[in-house]
Amino acid sequence: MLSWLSRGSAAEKESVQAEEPAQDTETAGLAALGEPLLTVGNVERSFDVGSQQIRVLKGINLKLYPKQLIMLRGRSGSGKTTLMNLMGGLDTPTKGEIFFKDKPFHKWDDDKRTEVRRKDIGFIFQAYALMPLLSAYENVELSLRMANTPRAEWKPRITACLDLVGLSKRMHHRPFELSGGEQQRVAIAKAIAHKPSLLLADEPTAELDSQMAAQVMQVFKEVVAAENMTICMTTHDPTIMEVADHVYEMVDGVFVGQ
Ligand SMILES: Nc1ncnc2c1ncn2[C@@H]1O[C@H](COP(=O)(O)OP(=O)(O)OP(=O)(O)O)[C@@H](O)[C@H]1O
Repeated sequence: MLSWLSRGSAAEKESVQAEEPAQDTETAGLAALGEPLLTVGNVERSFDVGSQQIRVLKGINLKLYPKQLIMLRGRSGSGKTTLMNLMGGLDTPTKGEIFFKDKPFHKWDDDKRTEVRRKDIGFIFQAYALMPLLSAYENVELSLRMANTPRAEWKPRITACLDLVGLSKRMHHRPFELSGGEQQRVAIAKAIAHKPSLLLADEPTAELDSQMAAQVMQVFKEVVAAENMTICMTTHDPTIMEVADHVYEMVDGVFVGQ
């Protein structure tokens, strides 16, 4: 629209601007967000179960921009986890496109997607996925090893991440010596240690009481601000949704009310 405007006469510009102020505001708003980090275009995902094909995602469009906190809500079975798996390059769509930065995940094989994932995407799942015999410090160290981060950077980065999630004093505790909320905060430190651009979190507060869930959300807000990261998470909790930059509602494999 902006390029079209620059070709029109002054009168045309005035009338278009008068008629479409909302669209201009929207265009300016999108420009301020910068280049999308992740683009999901007309994505469909079906699964073959026996002789039947189940259509789980039925045409999803979504753009994530840098430094956003985005939430997906929807009933159990609506397709949220299926979409998160596609966004994180764990799975590929049946139809449609997924670009992470300029990388076409929908065309790439698992090895190429895994490489990007290890370096530039972090995951947090409902169950904390911590190694039970390793301390908080060693759990975070593990993700730096996986990302091939130079060893000299480990200690300052691990310390900074555990500090960010408020667990400096617990860094030598093993998971069973920590509360559920503390374990989830270690999982966050582990997921962000390698400085991914995108953090995907599937129901990260589902197992936590409301106070611990609020702590985790506070940490997420700090991560977005301090680490230049975009977080996309699923949740059922309406109180949590208040802190989101945008909430997508999924019903039966499509977004509604956008
Ligand atoms: N690999 C698979 N094979 C067959 N069906 C699948 C597969 N993965 C997901 N499904 C089906 O897709 C639908 C959506 O599942 P999904 O896990 O994405 O939902 P969800 O919105 O994340 O639910 P919840 O909130 O309970 O986690 C479900 O009916 C599920 O059974």
